[in-house]
Amino acid sequence: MQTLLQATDLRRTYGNLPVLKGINLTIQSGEVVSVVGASGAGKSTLLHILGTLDRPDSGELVLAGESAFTLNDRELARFRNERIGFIFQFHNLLPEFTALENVCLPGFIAGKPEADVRKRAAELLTSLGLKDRIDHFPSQMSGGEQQRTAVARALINQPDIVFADEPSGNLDSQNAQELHQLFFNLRDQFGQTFVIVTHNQQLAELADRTLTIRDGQIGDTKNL
Ligand SMILES: Nc1ncnc2c1ncn2[C@@H]1O[C@H](COP(=O)(O)OP(=O)(O)OP(=O)(O)O)[C@@H](O)[C@H]1O
Repeated sequence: MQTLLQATDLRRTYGNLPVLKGINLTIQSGEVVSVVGASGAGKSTLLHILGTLDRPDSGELVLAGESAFTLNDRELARFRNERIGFIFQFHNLLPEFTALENVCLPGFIAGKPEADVRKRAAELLTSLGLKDRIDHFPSQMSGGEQQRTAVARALINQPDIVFADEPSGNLDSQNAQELHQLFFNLRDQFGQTFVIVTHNQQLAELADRTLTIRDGQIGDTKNL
């Protein structure tokens, strides 16, 4: 397996609250890794830093061969758009755009040819069982359908890694189970790498590895 992400001594303090106190971790290509820990332990903080949405106070992140935090904000935004996908608890789809348009947006931002982006978006939505929802607006879709649309959006630029923050937190158990299965199918079919913050015990147990944040550091790592 190939190392896709290496984080070294990441530290982050909010005011005088130290949240991350020296995080070291490595993610291999094709892994599904879950991140767990008590409420307030710093899971979202870590995910945002690993996803380059936020910068640490100190520490290094090498992702897909790039030392991310040496990039300026503009370079980092471009890197993020092209190499990283995100799925959040609340899907964050734009209400005034259809499913297809929402999925296309990161592709358009990356400056890819419109016809290619539209074609890939339609293929992705179809493969995620949303062929009949392509022209629907988010308000016309169920929670599970909206979240699968968010998965398609995360995948449109063929990212090296997808970060998901409580992706099934807002779904009923049936939809949650289907979403979790989808992650593993994407990993098995395309080698897609996922890092998933979750309170869902079942998802944490299904993952290849579970990283536990405790006292600002990574505790146990469960290898299955
Ligand atoms: N922007 C911010 N400003 C100040 N404090 C913050 C900020 N973001 C997070 N915190 C604090 O940092 C700590 C870690 O927050 P974080 O959201 O990373 O935890 P979490 O493990 O994801 O929690 P949960 O499981 O409840 O979502 C918390 O004490 C939180 O109040």
